[in-house]
Amino acid sequence: MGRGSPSILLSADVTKGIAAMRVHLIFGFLGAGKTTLLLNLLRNPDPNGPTAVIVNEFGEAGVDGAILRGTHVDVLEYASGCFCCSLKGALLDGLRELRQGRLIVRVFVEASGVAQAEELIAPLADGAGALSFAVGPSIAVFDAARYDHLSDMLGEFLDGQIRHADVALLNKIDLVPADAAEEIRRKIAGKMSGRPVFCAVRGDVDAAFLLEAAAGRAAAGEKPGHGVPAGLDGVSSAVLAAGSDLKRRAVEGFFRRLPPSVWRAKGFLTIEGIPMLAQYVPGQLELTPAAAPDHRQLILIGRGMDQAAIAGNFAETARSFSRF
Ligand SMILES: Nc1nc2c(ncn2[C@@H]2O[C@H](COP(=O)(O)OP(=O)(O)OP(=O)(O)O)[C@@H](O)[C@H]2O)c(=O)[nH]1
Repeated sequence: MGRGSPSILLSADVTKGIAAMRVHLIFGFLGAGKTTLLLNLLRNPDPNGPTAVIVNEFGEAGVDGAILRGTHVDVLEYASGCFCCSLKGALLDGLRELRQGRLIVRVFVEASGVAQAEELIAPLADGAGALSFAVGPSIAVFDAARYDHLSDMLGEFLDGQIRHADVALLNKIDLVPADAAEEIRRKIAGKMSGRPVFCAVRGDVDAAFLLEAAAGRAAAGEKPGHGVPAGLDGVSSAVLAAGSDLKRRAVEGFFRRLPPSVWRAKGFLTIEGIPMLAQYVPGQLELTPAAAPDHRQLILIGRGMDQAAIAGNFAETARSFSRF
């Protein structure tokens, strides 16, 4: 995963007569802030040439793709599965497609929030030679407000992300006191073997700084440990159709009442006549006006979700609008 690679691409290298393409994986658990970071990394065009994004969503319908399409880059979106299991092979297909198109110099791959880092890195490393691209630095994003809880709940899954990252980003530090953020940063740094850990609010870090710092460590030959991949068995997704106009208070109540089995929800809703992007991570709900695709739906991801009960609550939320 780029650990033996010389450095980040700062000018258009030429390999076998073709400009080199560099692939950065962005991984992190559901809702950690991967898309938010990506939007920040894409804020300024890369002077070396065109950038593209490949985004993978575990849920049945892509929300991140719709968000990222507002940027200046090509976006390939794969939903309904994970590059590390049911969509194995799709990642290399996507990279092949980009390689055959215009001369893309950089690709950010946003993994699904339940992807196992090691399962992504191995096929990428295998495909790099044949498709003439370089891998890394890769970035792992962590949610400061949920790090301890997720570390207890997911254990090795999170540690695997730390081991396989060239750089870690402790995001959402605005949601915790400064000393708590520093303590978590130290915990992650303790597992990073000298690779850098940055803190951020809404992924707001300088792209060149982030990637160059990581490339420096990668070039220094840091090696990740090898761990046993931890499964996220039983994770499932569900879609709730949300065609009708909804009352904001009812929507907020619906999210407040979601059980702990729901780990993530997002989608486009119409709330009091306004198209909105709904983003839910346990303990955090954001409803923001957004240019929305035609379909209004909410994607839920979790483990052991009682889909009938949740759908019933959502139907009640929809009905409540007509009563006001
Ligand atoms: N308060 C706060 N919220 C944040 C921060 N970064 C992201 N968010 C919010 O957290 C939610 C999830 O962010 P995303 O960037 O969509 O997370 P993700 O990792 O791409 O999510 P998945 O693709 O579903 O795994 C959104 O509502 C973001 O606006 C942050 O630093 N602080």
